[in-house]
Amino acid sequence: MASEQEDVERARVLLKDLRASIDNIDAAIVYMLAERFRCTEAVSYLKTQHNLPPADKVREAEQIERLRRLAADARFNPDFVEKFLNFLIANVIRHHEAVNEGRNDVDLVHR
Ligand SMILES: C=C(O[C@@H]1C=C(C(=O)O)C=C[C@H]1O)C(=O)O
Repeated sequence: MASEQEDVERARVLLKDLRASIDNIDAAIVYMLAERFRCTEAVSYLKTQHNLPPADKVREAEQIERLRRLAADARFNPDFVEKFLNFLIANVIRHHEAVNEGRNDVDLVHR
C-alpha cells in the first residue's frame, strides 16, 4: 500500500504535468486572441471607410449559434462560450465605434 507521502508525491508530479499543459494552452489563447483582434481591428477600418454599421446582429447570432454547437460537441458549457463570445464582441464593437469617431484609444493590437 502506498504511503500518504508517496500519494502526495504522485499528486505533485501530476500537478506539475497539468500546469505545463495549462501554460501551453494559455500561450495559445493569447496568440489566438491577438490574431482575432488583429482581424477585427482591421474590420473596424474597413467598416468606417465604407460607412458600414459597427454591429452586425445577424452575423453575431450566427456566430453564437455555431459556437454553442461546437461547445456541445466538445462537451463544454455552451452558456460559458456564449458569454465569452459576447465579451469579445462587446470589445470589438467598442473598437469599431472608436475608429468611427477617429479615436485609437481602445486599440488592443499594436501596429
Ligand atoms: C467583426 C465584425 O464586427 C462585429 C463583431 C463581431 C465579432 O467579433 O465576431 C461580429 C459581428 C459584428 O457585430 C464583423 O462584422 O465581422
